[in-house]
Amino acid sequence: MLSPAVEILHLSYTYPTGQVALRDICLRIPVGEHVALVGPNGAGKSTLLLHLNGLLTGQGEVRIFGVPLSPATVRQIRSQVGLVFQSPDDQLFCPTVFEDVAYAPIYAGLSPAEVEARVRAALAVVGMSAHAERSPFHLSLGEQKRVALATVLVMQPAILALDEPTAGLDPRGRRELMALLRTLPQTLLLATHDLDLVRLICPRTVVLERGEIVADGPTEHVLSDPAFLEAHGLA
Ligand SMILES: Nc1ncnc2c1ncn2[C@@H]1O[C@H](COP(=O)(O)OP(=O)(O)OP(=O)(O)O)[C@@H](O)[C@H]1O
Repeated sequence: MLSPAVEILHLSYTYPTGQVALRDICLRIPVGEHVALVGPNGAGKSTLLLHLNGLLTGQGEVRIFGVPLSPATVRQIRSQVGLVFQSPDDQLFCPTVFEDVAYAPIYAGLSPAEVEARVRAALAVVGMSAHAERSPFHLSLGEQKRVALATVLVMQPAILALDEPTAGLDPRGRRELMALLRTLPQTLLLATHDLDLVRLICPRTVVLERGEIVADGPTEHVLSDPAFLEAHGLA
């Protein structure tokens, strides 16, 4: 049987401050599925995403394509799971867009020709080809978010974990990014407060609250009950 892209088994995490962020999370995401992770502020969405490629390590197990995440496998798993942070400032730091997108493939030791080809392809996917020589810090937030996505797509990850991809965008930027995300073929776990985005691209929705999964099912069901949405801070 094909291993799921992501399997999380009884994962719990407490920050060093003592703040409990995840409690006994179990989640299975088959290959190719687009899953939304929703819930009120502080529910644990970002914390959960940070566990997918070992940036945080809690109690329990995370398996990527059946391989348990461990110090021995974390490097391989980071090449399979592309994590895009909420703030592009956490992802962009080079003088030009091209250099930011080229950073990971250069670091991975790819040939200059391969780096060039991959960067051009990733910038084309996110519609930023014309901006390769610009400073990322002179771009709009929407453009920065596209470049941040390109810095991850360039490594051709099979799984994408996106934290609040549409937060802070104006209506046009949001619409354009939604259209782009809709075309991505990867397995997708999307943490967001944007329920229109969820309805558009995620057939399945997981609701987190205070570190626990309180609902997991077809988006049309999970998001259809106004009383449930209100009770969980989603309305
Ligand atoms: N670095 C940290 N140190 C201590 N506690 C933290 C840290 N980061 C997050 N937390 C706490 O862990 C819990 C989960 O936070 P997390 O950022 O994962 O929630 P979230 O669902 O992503 O929230 P939001 O919708 O506001 O982005 C919260 O109680 C938060 O205050």
